[in-house]
Amino acid sequence: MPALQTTALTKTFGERKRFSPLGRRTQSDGVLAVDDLDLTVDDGEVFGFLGPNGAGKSTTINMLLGFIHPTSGSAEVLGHDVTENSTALRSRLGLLPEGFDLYENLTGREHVQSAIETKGADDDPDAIIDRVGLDPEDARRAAGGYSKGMAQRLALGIALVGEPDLLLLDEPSSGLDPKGIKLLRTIVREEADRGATVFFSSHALGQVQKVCDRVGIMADGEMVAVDAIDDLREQLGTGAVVEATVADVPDLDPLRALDAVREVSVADDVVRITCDAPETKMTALRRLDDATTVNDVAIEDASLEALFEEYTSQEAATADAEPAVVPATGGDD
Ligand SMILES: Nc1ncnc2c1ncn2[C@@H]1O[C@H](COP(=O)(O)OP(=O)(O)OP(=O)(O)O)[C@@H](O)[C@H]1O
Repeated sequence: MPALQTTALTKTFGERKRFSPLGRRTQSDGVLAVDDLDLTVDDGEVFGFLGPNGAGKSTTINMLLGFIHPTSGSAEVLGHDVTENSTALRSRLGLLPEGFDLYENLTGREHVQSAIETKGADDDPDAIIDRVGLDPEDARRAAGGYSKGMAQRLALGIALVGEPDLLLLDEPSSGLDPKGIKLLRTIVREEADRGATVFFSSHALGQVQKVCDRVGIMADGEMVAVDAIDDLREQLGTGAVVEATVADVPDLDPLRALDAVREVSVADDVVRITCDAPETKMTALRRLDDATTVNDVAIEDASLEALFEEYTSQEAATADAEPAVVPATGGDD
C-alpha cells in the first residue's frame, strides 16, 4: 500500500455563482490551484514536493491533511480517504502545516506534552525538545514569545510525537537558521531510517537534493516532473560536466564519439566534457586519462536548482498560452 496516493485531485478556489443587483446569476472565474493531480508516494520514501510560489503545493498538502476538501478527484493517506476525517489516521500522522498556530500562553514543553497525550504516545517531551534543538529554558517559556525559528522547531517536535508512519511537512525549514536546517535534514533521514515516509514541500533546494529519494515539481497546479534527481537530470539531458586539466591535449574525437557525450571543448589545458547522462562522466574521464595525464578534475552534476529552473520555465512558457484560470460552472443564464 502506498503511503499516499492522489487520483485526479483537483481544487478550484472561488468558483462561485454571483448575483447581480437585479438577481441575475453572473459569470465568476475560479483559480485552479491543483489540476488533476495523480501522485503516488511509496511507503518509506522521502519525497520532496517542489514548485514556485503559487504552484499549488500548500493546497495539495491541505487536501492531504483533510483541512480543505477537493473540488473533484480523491486522495488516500495511509489507506484512508482524506475526506473521512479518521481519528485512527490522525494518530499515525505527523503534521506540520503552513501557518500553524501555537497557543500563546502554553509553554513549548506543554505543547509537546499535550500532543503526546492527544496521540496517546509515550514519548519523553524533553527528548523531543532536545531533538529539535529547542533550548530547555525556551521550552519553559510561553510560546507566544517565540521567534519564528523557535516556533518552527517546536512545530516540528510536535509533528514527531508518536513515531508517525507518515510525516507531512509544509515548508519545514521556514524560519530555521543554517544549524536548524542541517538538524532538520538529520531528523528527516532518521525518520526515514526507522521506516517512516516523509513528504515535505520546500524551497530550500540544496537541502532537498541532499535528503530526498524522489522529488515532484509542481507548476501552475500540475505536476510537471516526478522522479529521482538523477533520473530528472537524464530526462532533461542536463547530465553532468567534467572539467579536466590535462598535461597535453590529445585527439578528442574518440571522446566525442562516446555515447551520451554531448560536447567536448578545450580552453588552454582544460578539457570540458558535457555528458547527457551523469553515469557517462567516469567513462569519459577514464578515456581521457588513457590518452593523456589528467592533473586535476572538477565534476559538476546539474543542481536541483538548475533542473527546477528548467522544468518550471518550460511550464511557464506553456502556461503563458493557457492560463490556469477556469471558467465558473453554471455561468450566465
Ligand atoms: N484560500 C484560497 N482562496 C483563493 N485562492 C487560493 C486560496 N489558497 C490558495 N489559493 C490560490 O491557489 C494557488 C496555489 O496556491 P498554494 O498556496 O497552494 O501555492 P504554493 O505552491 O503552496 O505556493 P507558496 O510556495 O507561495 O507557498 C495560488 O494561485 C493561490 O493564490
